[in-house]
Amino acid sequence: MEIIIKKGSIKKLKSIVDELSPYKTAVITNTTLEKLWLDKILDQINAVPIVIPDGEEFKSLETAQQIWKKLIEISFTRRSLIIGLGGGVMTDLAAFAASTFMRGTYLGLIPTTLLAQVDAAIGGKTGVNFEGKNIIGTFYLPNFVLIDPETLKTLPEVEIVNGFGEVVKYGILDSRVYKKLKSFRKIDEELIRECVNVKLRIVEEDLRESGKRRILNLGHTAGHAVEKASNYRVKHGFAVAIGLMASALIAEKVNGFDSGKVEELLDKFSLPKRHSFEPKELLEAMKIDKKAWYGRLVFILPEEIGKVTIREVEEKIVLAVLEAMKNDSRDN
Ligand SMILES: NC(=O)c1ccc[n+]([C@@H]2O[C@H](COP(=O)([O-])OP(=O)(O)OC[C@H]3O[C@@H](n4cnc5c(N)ncnc54)[C@H](O)[C@@H]3O)[C@@H](O)[C@H]2O)c1
Ligand SMILES: O=C(O)C(=O)C[C@@H](O)[C@H](O)[C@H](O)COP(=O)(O)O
Ligand SMILES: [Zn+2]
Repeated sequence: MEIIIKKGSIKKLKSIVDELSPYKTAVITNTTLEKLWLDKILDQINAVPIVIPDGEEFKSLETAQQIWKKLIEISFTRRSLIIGLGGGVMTDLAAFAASTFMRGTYLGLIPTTLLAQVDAAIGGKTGVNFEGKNIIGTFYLPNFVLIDPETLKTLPEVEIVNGFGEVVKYGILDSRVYKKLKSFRKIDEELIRECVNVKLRIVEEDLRESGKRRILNLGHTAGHAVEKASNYRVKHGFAVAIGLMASALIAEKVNGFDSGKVEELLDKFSLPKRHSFEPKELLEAMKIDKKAWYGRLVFILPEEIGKVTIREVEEKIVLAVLEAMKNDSRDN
């Protein structure tokens, strides 16, 4: 798997594709990226665009089915290439389609949000939502990931902030990233590379999430519940931020962690720390989370910056924290 992180690298796509020499190429993207970045690809290579409406609600089995149908229509084979162009929704969906169609086609990802560049396009998790977040999915590594920070120039500010939800997660998992965030000035290749490297080191050890990889789910126990309860109106990175606050507060009760360290980073990057949902509803959503063990609640908890543990947490502790984090305003 080749990962390129370089300004302007989108212009080098042709040489990467030529090397792979696919029978056919399809670009899976959405209506927003179609207007902004698709031409940069079609100018270089011969490819069939498959354009999906924009939104997390289209990360679904129904959309995957439409993609599979289209691939049959254009006589796609296992030796053909799917390129996923867009944010995490497109990279998760394109990778899912590639991994399942004829048991696997070539796959290349061009992530265009901060969140997808530091996280979603890295590490081979693919998926669609079904009853809960990413309930149907596979592990499937792409042939290449092309990260061009230039693509972030068209990204709305709110999506940059959203991406920092996962960047702050890396800051809690890794003290080097934490230090970088404390003195943060601007997004550059180095910040993206640091985050990607943290993830790669973990995924290389445990691709299929049988152990260590579970720590990448820091903030996601409550985060996924918030996404589901909001019917996916709360963006993934914002939901993770709320989940990071929940983990930090639970950790404070369980192991004495200083939750102020997480709060400080969330504030610095204008990320949310509160939610507006019924704590009991969130609790129920958490019970079908992939980490839940026979309905019991499992959290990744920080012990200190750079060190986390995975543990079951009593329902009453989780409820107390979710109650304390409940917002009275309507901004969630
Ligand atoms: N597979 C993984 O390991 C992994 C990791 C983290 C998150 N995810 C998934 O990623 C998804 C969230 O990804 P996201 O935050 O990128 O959301 P997204 O894909 O919905 O993108 C956010 C918005 O930005 C737009 N956009 C994308 N690139 C743009 C650009 N360059 N210029 C202008 N607009 C642009 C999109 O069209 C969309 O409206 C969730 O479904 C989450 O579950 C997966
Ligand atoms: O790559 C991983 O492993 C992660 O957990 C990264 C998360 O940021 C990402 O949201 C992932 O999709 C969550 O996976 P899930 O299997 O818990 O849905
Ligand atoms: Zn995530």
